[in-house]
Parts: sequence; structure tokens; C-alpha cells
Amino acid sequence: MKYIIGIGGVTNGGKTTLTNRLVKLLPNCCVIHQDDFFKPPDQIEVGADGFRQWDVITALDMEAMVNTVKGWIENPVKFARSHGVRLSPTVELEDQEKQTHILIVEGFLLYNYKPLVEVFDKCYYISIPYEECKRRRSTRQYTVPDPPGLFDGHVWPMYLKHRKEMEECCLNIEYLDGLKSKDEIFNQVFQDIQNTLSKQNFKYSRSSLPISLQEDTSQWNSLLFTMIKLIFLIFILIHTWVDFSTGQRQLRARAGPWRHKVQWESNGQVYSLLTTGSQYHPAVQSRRGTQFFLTKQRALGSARMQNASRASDLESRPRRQHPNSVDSSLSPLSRGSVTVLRSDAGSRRMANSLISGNRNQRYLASFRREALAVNTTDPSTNYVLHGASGVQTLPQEYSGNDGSRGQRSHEDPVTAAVRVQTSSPQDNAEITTDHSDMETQGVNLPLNGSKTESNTEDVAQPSPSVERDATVGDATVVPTVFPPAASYNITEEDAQQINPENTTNDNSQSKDHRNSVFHNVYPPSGRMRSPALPPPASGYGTRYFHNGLPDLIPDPYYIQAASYIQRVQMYALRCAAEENCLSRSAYSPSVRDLDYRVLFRFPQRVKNQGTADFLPVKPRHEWEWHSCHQHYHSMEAFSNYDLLEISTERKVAEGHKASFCLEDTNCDPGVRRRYACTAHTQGLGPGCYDIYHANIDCQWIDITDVPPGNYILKVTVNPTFQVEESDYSNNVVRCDVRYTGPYVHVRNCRITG
Ligand SMILES: Nc1ncnc2c1ncn2[C@@H]1O[C@H](COP(=O)(O)OP(=O)(O)OP(=O)(O)O)[C@@H](O)[C@H]1O
Ligand SMILES: NC(=O)c1ccc[n+]([C@@H]2O[C@H](CO)[C@@H](O)[C@H]2O)c1
Repeated sequence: MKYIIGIGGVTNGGKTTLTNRLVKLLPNCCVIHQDDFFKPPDQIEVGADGFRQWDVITALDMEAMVNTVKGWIENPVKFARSHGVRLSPTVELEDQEKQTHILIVEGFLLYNYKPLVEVFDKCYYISIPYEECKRRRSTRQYTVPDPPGLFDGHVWPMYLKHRKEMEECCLNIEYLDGLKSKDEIFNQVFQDIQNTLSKQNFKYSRSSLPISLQEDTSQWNSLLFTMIKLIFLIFILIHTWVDFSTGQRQLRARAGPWRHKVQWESNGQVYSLLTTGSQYHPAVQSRRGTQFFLTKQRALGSARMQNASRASDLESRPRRQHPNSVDSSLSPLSRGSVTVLRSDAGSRRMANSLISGNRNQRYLASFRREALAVNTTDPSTNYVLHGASGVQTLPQEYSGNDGSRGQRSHEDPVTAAVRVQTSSPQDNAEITTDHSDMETQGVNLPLNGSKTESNTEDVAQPSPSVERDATVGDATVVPTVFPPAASYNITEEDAQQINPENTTNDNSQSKDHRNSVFHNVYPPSGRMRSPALPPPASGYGTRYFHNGLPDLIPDPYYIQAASYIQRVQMYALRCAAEENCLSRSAYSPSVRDLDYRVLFRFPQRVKNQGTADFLPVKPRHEWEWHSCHQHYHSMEAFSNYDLLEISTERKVAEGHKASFCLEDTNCDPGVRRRYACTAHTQGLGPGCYDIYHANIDCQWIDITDVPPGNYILKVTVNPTFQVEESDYSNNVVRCDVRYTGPYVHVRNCRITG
């Protein structure tokens, strides 16, 4: 049985407050928030009144919203699971027919869009008078804060207009007085839902609904039977848990082939990868003297010791790793001999993507794609996939090192689609963007739509505007030679000049090959093959946009769209350690390579909305080469990540400078990509976006030492103002973070200046 409830009403009427309370008490209840289907700010029309028209139906991606509702109708169990909604245990055991599933759709413009109106079984509408509405609204901080005069100039007039239209439509709506207390409103609605459901003979489990329904003896018998099945289920779960918790200890005690097990955890789900052990080469001290976390106290026997010496050998030999692949020593998946990948947790829930809290099916595709993209550079690689409960699984970010910022993939969407198809519906992170009080979280299932629209286009599918010509593409032109020490950036045209044949030097033995270990050892002049380029002009040589100033703006929607927790073992974090992406405790000598770090991962998208290129401060010859990630660092700090205490804004996790490689990952329609990290041209042109997916290396805060609680995530771009911008007030995004241990809920991301 499916029951869809609409909770509409005026802004700040108390829709979200009511919804959150209902969700907690109604069984198998999912929520869709209309606010999560707002289009991104730059797609919101500016009216003749000068205001962005937020309060009209075209500001929302209603098609996506309706599709999301349809997704629930098609399969509420799958939907609930994929959005992290806890289902009552009986759902697993009962007939589909007997199950009750409830969907609450909450929003300010629910009853003005016909395709949506048609789905409701029950419509509520909360209203409050003008003064109260204005008062409550003034206390609110939306993702995009209200400019002065918006309420009187746009919000309230639009509310009156829409309400009139709705009333003329003769819908059967139950009006609620939003001036009543929260309790009163809740009791009224809850009672009403109960009555309706019992009238319709909906059957609830007694434990999940706090009213007793008429039950006969046969129902009691069935309940008893269900209880027995439940106890059995709990027994199995405990057994599995005990097995797992002892797993790591056993692993340490054993040695030899097949004993090496890569384990990681994403949003509460544990994954593991068994390898022959031959793929793993322990890290050695880095050239830069970074202290490594790999401990010498490993008790893994002689097989490992051999590996260790092999690793040292490797360090002194040319490393022939494609820069777009992960370090093979850390990446069993990128080699041919990978053997077993399995999901210990059975039905695996993947970390990226859609979310309880941030909600849109189209996001789902894009982030799943991202999550599922495995860096398999070797086509001969075979995978054997096991799902403990028969659920098909694919490797996601099997380690912390699935890709660096220099290795951002622009994956073929077809491949992506295929991968998405093979994923299970459970492959979703639990991310909440609900803007209500953090305590009232419940089992929200927000599906962020608005954000979705643009992000999907930007991430999941190649934007029509993006010109993916060979000179900028990841795999084609990479200048195999470098200009002499000079203070300029190489633009796409420069790259062409340097490598006029537009070919890649494929001889990996050559010292000029970009992957050659000699590449960084020889002075740049030794690698010079092209005529010297003209001396730098001011502005580091860009010939495109050097008038005006750049203006970076981080995308708040992007951050909250795909945040999750990942637990990764130390030895899979070698590059990260080298880049100082871990907190101090990771470098303690007592830390073993099988110990876990807890990583709070999130994506980032930064736009240059200014009128000039954002260019690295350092001249090119001063860029620092990071061999682990195979890219240059062109400025001291491009972006900082911090986790703060809410009241004092004190840092609770040692933030770190985000690893980065500036590039035009994507551009607005009509704007050409000119900077590509893989072509060693770093910069961000006006109208372009520098995108960092949540599953790349170092795209996190190491929160191993942070206790569960509520925090603020602070993301700052151009934190030290090294590069001049026209506006620094939009460089910081703050988000509300609720960290529960296995999960993190990121909400209310906003630009805070
Ligand atoms: N019955 C009530 N009495 C007094 N204050 C209330 C009541 N219900 C909600 N509020 C307060 O009003 C504010 C807005 O509530 P809420 O977020 O639930 O509204 P909303 O209708 O979802 O708004 P919007 O659609 O604009 O997001 C909050 O500060 C909330 O605490
Ligand atoms: N959620 C948002 O992105 C957003 C941005 C700007 C304004 N709003 C307001 O939200 C209300 C509905 O809940 C509307 O009145 C919008 O003005 C929301």
C-alpha cells in the first residue's frame, strides 16, 4: 500500500518542521523536499523588479521532482534503501502487498504543477499571516540569502498569486493554521493520517506506529511468527559483525599470498578487496622527507618484507605509471592480477550520489557514475565480484588513492551509464541538505534537484559547451617538453607550439617522457626541444583574459551533494600522506599501515565568474612537481578545508590545504576550455569551473580524531588572497555538518563571505 501526502503552504509556515516530526513516527516513510529542486542561482531568472525569481514554478526543476516521486511509486523499498531511509524490519519479511509505504512531499509550490498534484492521496496546506511570515522569514538563512526587499517585492506577492490559482483549481485541500503550536499542528495531522490509514485498512506493525489498531488473534500469531524471524535475523547480523570485527586482527596475524586484504568503509558500509599481496609495495621515505605512516612494526612475515625491498627498488627505478592511473603499488585494480572484490556488508551502499537530504535522481546518475568510475587502465584486468547477499557490486573508491587531482576523469557517459546500470540501488550515500534544525533530522530523504540540474550537466554528461579538443583532453596532448624557467602559464596555444605535431611522446623509457623518473631530475632546459618562448608578459602570459579581475566562487550545492564518510587503511593513503592530507596523528610512529583513517569526503566545484583568468601566482618554473599525484602545484594554497566547532568556530580537525591542479574542467556554454591539468597548463578562465570529485585523493578532511557531533565545514578558496580577485566576499562556503560516526549529513551549505 502506498500513500502519498502533500504538505504545502506558505514559506516559513512550518512545513519542514511538521514533515520532520511525521517522518520520525510514520513507518517506512520517505520525504521529498521541493526546495531541493531549485535550479542553481545562475539559472534563476532576474525579474523586471531586479529580484531573482525564486518563488515561481520555473525556478524549480519540477520534471525532476515528479520523476523522483515516480521513482518512489515504482519501488518504495528500493527508493527508501537508496536514500538511507530505515525500513521497518518486517518489510524484509512481509509480502509486498501487506507493506505500508508512505511518501511525504513537502514544498511551497506543490499544488500549482498539475503532474505533481495528480499523485497526492492527501493534501495539507499550512498558512500564516503576512506579519508572522515576514518575521519568521527574516530569521532564515537560505542557501542564497534574501536580498533586502525580496519578501515584500517578490516572495509575498508570488505567494498570494499562487494561492489564488491553487484555490481556483478546486483541489481537495485540508488547510492548517500555522499559528498553532508545532505540537498542535503535528497532533492534528498525525491523527488524521492514522484515521485515514486505518479506514483504508492499512496495516501497521505495532512497534512502528504508536497507536494500536484492531487486531484479531490471527494477527497476533502472525506477529509472533514475525518476531521469531526477526530474532533469527538479529542473530545472523551479530554473527556477521563478530566475524568482521575479528577480521582485521586475523589479517594482521596471517601472512603470505591471499592474506592481504584491502578494506575500506564508506558511509557505514565495509568493503574489502583480497589480493595476492604481490600488488602491495610498502611506501618508503619520500624525496621530500615526508614522514611516512608505514610502520616498521608490521607483523606480516617475510612475504611482506620482500615486498618492502621491492618497493625500494621501484623507487629508484623509472616509474612507468600513466599519470591518469593510480599508483600501481596501491592499486591492485589497475593491474592485471586483481582477484577478488567482495562486499563484506552484503548489500553495499555506495558513498557518492544521492542521498537522504540532497535529492535528485539526475544527481544520482552523475554521482554514481563518479563513484563507480574505477581507474582501470589495464583492460585485461579481471574482477570477480561477490555480493554477500547477491547484490551486484562494483568497486568504487576502493582506496583512498583512486585518483588525484591531476587524474580527474572526463569519463565517457556511455561507459558511465553502463556502470550505473550495474550498480545496486543501495549504492547511495546518505547526505542531508535539509535546512531545518539539525535535531529534527529523522529519516529525511531530500533529493536535491535544483543543484542537480546543473551538476548533472556539468558532471555526468559532457556539457555541449565543452570543447574537448585534443589539445586539452586528458589523454592526448601533454607537452613532453617544458619551456625554460619563465614566468608565464602555458595556454592551449602555447601547448600546441611546444608540441606542434600534437603527439605524445610514447617512449616511456625516454627521459623526456612525462612519466619518466628523469623527467623531474633533469633541468627543464635539458628537456627543451622547442624554440624558446617569448618572455612573460605581466599576468603570466595569458593572451585571453588579462583585463579585469577573476572572481572565484565555490559552489555550495556541489559540496553538500555528495559528502560521505570513508574509512581507509593507512597503506592505501601513501600519496595523501606525502601531500600532508592527513591529520597529525597519522604520522605517529605507532600508526600501522593496517590502521584506519576516517575521511570526511566531499566534492568541490569552483567557478571563475570574473572577467579575467585566475592564474597561479607562482611563475611556471617555480611550480612544484608532485610525483605521487603526477601533477604540479602551481600555488601555495588554492583551497582550504576546515571542520569547525559550531559555537566557537575553533578547528576540530586539522584542516589542510586541498591538493589541487587548476584547470577548466568544464565551462559555460560558448566558453572554451583553455587550461587542462594534464597538459600542464594551470588556470581557470572566466565562465569555467574547476571540479574536484569527492572520490579523488585528498578531497577530504581527516576526521579520525573527531568525535561524532555537529560541526561546520568551511571551504575557502584562494584563502590567502594570493591571487587578486574582484570580490573576496564570496570565497567561503560554510555547511552544517552532522557527523554520526558511520554517516555524515551535510546541509545548508551557503556562501558566508
Ligand atoms: N507552529 C509553529 N509555531 C512557531 N514557529 C514555527 C512553527 N512551525 C515552524 N516554526 C518556525 O518557523 C520557521 C520556519 O519553519 P519551517 O522551516 O518548518 O518552515 P517551512 O514552511 O518549511 O519554510 P520554507 O518553505 O521557507 O523552507 C522555523 O524557525 C521554525 O522553527
Ligand atoms: N533553497 C534555496 O536554494 C533557496 C534559495 C533562495 C530562496 N529560497 C526560498 O525558499 C523558499 C521556499 O522554501 C522560497 O520562498 C524561496 O524564496 C530558497
